[in-house]
Amino acid sequence: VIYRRRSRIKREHGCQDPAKFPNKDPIFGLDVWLDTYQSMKHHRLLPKIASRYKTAGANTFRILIAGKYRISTIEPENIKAMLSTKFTSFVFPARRTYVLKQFMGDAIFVSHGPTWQHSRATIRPHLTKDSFIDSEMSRFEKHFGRMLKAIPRDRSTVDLQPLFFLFTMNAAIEMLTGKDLQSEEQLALAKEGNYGNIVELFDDAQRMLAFRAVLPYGSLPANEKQHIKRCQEWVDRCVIQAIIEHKSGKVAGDGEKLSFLQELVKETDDHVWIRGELIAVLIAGRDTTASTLSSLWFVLAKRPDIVAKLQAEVAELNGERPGFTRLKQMEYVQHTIQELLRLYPAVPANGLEATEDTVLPVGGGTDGKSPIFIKKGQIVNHSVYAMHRRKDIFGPDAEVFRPERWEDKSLRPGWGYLPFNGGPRVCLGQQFALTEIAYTTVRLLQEFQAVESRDASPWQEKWMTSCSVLTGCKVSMIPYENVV
Ligand code: HEM
Repeated sequence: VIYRRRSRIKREHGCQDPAKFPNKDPIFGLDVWLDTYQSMKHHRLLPKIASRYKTAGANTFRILIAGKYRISTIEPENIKAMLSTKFTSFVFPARRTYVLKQFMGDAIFVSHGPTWQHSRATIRPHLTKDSFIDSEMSRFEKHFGRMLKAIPRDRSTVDLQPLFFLFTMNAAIEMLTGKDLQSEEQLALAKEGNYGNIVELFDDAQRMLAFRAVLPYGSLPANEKQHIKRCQEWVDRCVIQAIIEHKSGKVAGDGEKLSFLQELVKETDDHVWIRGELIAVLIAGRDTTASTLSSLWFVLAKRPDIVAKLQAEVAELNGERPGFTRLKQMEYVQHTIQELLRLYPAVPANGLEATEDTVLPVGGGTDGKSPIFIKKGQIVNHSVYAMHRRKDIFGPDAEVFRPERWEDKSLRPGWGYLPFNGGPRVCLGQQFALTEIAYTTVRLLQEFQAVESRDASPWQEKWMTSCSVLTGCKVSMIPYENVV
C-alpha cells in the first residue's frame, strides 16, 4: 500500500530522482562518514560540505552516510518549501530535540505544533519591538564600556573573541533577567549559591550540548546532567524571585524598564516554562551574536580598505553615540554585516526531518529541475554556508568579501540568503542581534582608528552551538593618538 501510494505521489508530481553522490563505499557510506569526521576534526567541514555539491555536480543530491541516506540541498526553492510552504511537513531531527530538551525542556528552540506556537506568540512581542531594542542600547553601552577597559591601547595583541563572548553574555543575561552579572550583588550571590563563574557555567553547558548533538546517539552522562542542573537552578532563582516580586506588586523601579523575565511573569507563574524559554533565548542569541562579531573583526583586521570606508561613515556621527534609527541608516556598516553573515553565517548548516511523505519542488532529473519525492523520516540537510557562495546567485566573485555588492539593488537573493532562517520559525532576535553587532562595531571604530591582524591564518570554523573562528580574533587595536 505504501509503495503504491508513494508511486502515485511521484507520478502526480512528476518527481525524478536527485543526483547521487559518488560514494566510494556504496553499501554503508563509511567513506563519507569518515571524511566528515576528519573534516570536522581539522575544522574544515564547511568547505568540505560545499565541495560535495561540486563533486555531485548538482545543487541537490542524495548521499549515503553511515548506512543512512540523506538529501542535501542548496536550492532556495527547496529550502523555502521546508521552512515555509511545507512547514508542517518537517520537524527538527530527533537527536537535536533530545539533547536540547535536557537543558530547556519544551521551549521555543525545541518544540513544534501548538507548544511552539504558544512559546513564539508569548516571546515575540517582547523581543521584536523597536522600542524594546532601542531601550536596550543603554545596557549595550554599559557592557561595552567594561569590554573597552580590557582592550589594550599600547598596540599589544589582544584576542577580541573571548571579550565578545563575555560582552554578549552579560548583555543577554541583563536583557533577559534584569540582572547585571558583574554587579557586586550578583557576584556575591553567585558565590553564596556556589555557582562560581556563571558565564563559565553556561559556556561549559553549551559546549557539552553542542558535542552531544553531533554524536549520532547516546544519553547525557550523569556529570553533564548535573552541570546542566546547576545552570537551571541559577535561572530558577531568578524566575522565582521575579514571580514573588510580581505577586507582591513589586516591579521595576520608577522609570526602570521591565526585563524580558518580568514581562513573562506577568503572563504566567509556570516557573519551569519560563526557565526553559529564558535558556532557549539565551542559547539562541548569545553565541550567535558573539561568533558574528568575532568573524567580523577577524575579517576587518585583514581589510584596512573596508575599515577606512567604515571610518568615513562613522565620522559622520561626530563622536556621538548612535541610536537605533541612526544605526539602521548607516549603509556601509549594514552592508558589511550583511556580507559577513553571507560568507560566515553563525548558523551555517541545518537539517530537518520529514514528518510525512512529501515533495520538494526541484532537484530531480539530469537538469535538477524536476520535483523530488521525500519519504517520511527522511532527513534533508541544507547548507546556508554553501548556498551563500553560489556564483549564480551572488555573482562570479561570490567567494570574495565585498560589502559593496549589497549596493546593487538588483541583487535580490530572496531565499538564497538566509543567515536568520526564514518562514514561521525565522529568528526572533534578528533586529536585536543586528543592532548589537552594529553598535559594538561603530563604538569600537569610534574608540580606535585602526585594527591590525596578529594572526596570519585564514578564517577556520570552530563549532559550538554556533560557528565561530577557530583561532580567535587576535588583533592590535590602534587608538587615535597612536596613529603615526
Ligand atoms: C547574529 C546573530 C543571530 C543569528 C545568525 C541567528 C540565527 C538564527 C537561526 C538560523 C535560527 C533558526 C535556527 C533553527 O531553527 O535551527 C534562529 C532562531 C531563533 N533565534 Fe536567532 N540568531 C541570532 C541572534 C539571536 C538573538 C540575539 C536572539 C534573541 C535575543 C535570537 C533568538 C532566536 C529565537 C528565539 C529563535 C527560535 C525561533 C523559533 O524557533 O521560532 N537570535 N536564529
